[in-house]
Amino acid sequence: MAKILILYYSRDGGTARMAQHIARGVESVAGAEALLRTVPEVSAVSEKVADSIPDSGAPYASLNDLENCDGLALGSPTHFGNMAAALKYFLDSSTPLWFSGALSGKPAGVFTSTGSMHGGHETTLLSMMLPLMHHGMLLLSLPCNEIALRETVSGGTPYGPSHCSEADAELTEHEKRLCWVLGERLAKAALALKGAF
Ligand SMILES: Cc1cc2nc3c(=O)[nH]c(=O)nc-3n(C[C@H](O)[C@H](O)[C@H](O)COP(=O)(O)O)c2cc1C
Repeated sequence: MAKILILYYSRDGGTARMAQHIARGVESVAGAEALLRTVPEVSAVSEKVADSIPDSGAPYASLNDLENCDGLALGSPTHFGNMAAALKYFLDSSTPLWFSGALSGKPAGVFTSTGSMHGGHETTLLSMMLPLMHHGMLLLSLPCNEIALRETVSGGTPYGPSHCSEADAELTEHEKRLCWVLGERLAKAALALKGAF
């Protein structure tokens, strides 16, 4: 069994919807299981901290979830061309796993929901790759022979799936397909790489 952790932050639901489609791709592969986890908002010391379990949606991630996964899909909205602070904050707590090498050799992919077409899909995806590379993870692309990647007129990049949420648009069929493809590729890679590193 390969466990694929789909770890994301979503303020308005776009990234969360992408996560669901990635999970479907993961679970299309025999022997693979998707685990959906999110992270709380970052609060200033003067604010009330988040409850340890969210009122609705995916549970909050722990470092154990990261340590025990066989593959990782990491997702964030684009915030000023970058990953959102809440996700960065969680990743900055992962130094124990950096030192132990717990994520080294595991496959990973990234995804983002972005307000506008030219508002930073690729830069956000690249920003999420950086900490994963420091962890020694093996980054997966989307293949250019995938028709949805060639035909999309909204989100979707070789660096990972993206969604253009302009005017509250729903995910297009191409965007959904590319999320699914990332999930499927992660599951297959995790099964093939298990125990190899
Ligand atoms: C603080 C903040 C910064 C944002 N920065 C950008 C940006 O740089 N480019 C862009 O196109 N959209 C930007 N947006 C819009 C979000 O990327 C967009 O609404 C996205 O779909 C939200 O994802 P979510 O529904 O998962 O929260 C920003 C939104 C917020 C709240």
